[in-house]
Amino acid sequence: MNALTLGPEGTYSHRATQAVADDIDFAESVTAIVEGVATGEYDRGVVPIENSIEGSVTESLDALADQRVAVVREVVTPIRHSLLAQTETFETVASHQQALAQCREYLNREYPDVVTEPVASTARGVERAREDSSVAGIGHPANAGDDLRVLESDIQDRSSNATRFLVVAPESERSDAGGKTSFVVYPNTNHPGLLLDLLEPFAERDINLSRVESRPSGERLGDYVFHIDIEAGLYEERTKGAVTELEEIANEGWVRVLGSYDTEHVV
Ligand SMILES: O=C(O)C(=O)C[C@]1(C(=O)O)C=C[C@@H](O)C=C1
Repeated sequence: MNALTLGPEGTYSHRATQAVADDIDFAESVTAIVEGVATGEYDRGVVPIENSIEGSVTESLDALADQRVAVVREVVTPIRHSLLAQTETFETVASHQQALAQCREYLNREYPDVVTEPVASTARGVERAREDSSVAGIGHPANAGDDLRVLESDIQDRSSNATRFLVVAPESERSDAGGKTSFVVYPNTNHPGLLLDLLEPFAERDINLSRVESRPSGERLGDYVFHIDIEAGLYEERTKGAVTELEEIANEGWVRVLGSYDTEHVV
């Protein structure tokens, strides 16, 4: 099985993907990863979806709403960042926007004068540090190799820092089995109580929601696509009933059922 994830080698996405496939290729953006699976080029794609400190990875949410794929597994992994550089004197810290944000308090406290440089991934930031002694990278300490020093470990602002990744597969592999299910809903209408209406089918059947997120639809200001995750599988009668009701409520738009899946914790 081949899989596509965020590169270059050494990203947290790469580490999560090792739990899923042996044959791993890299892309520069999560949109390209989801596209690689939707077009049939790859069997699996692994994208970060949510972090415990910084929240949603919005590019991943949008790619899931725009492309036709299934979600077949989620991988949750602790994120423990290190500061990697050639020397202790650097002017710039390069890393993924999410990683910079997860270490915001640390950077403000310890390096108030350095410039932060968002790059495509943590491993890309570490590459920048390898090429340029005035740059430090934030990433997994295993990326240090022989030419970079780990200046400090565990620099994330909370020790409980963790990221949730979704494993995407071709739409034909959508499964009804699993303890969680994800939906993307575009109601294409707006009235008082709309969100309440969308959530009631779950509440009435005693189905717990694990996440609700709204993203702009891009159609017009104030118009949203909703990402809903529930703690129930599509194989359950109560879930089937809730989906039918959801589809009725959103009948001017669409409901995309991404599938049911289980969670794996990877360290
Ligand atoms: O840059 C990486 O190493 C990634 O895999 C991306 C990513 C993210 O987008 O959230 C993954 C985990 C961490 O939260 C930081 C960055």
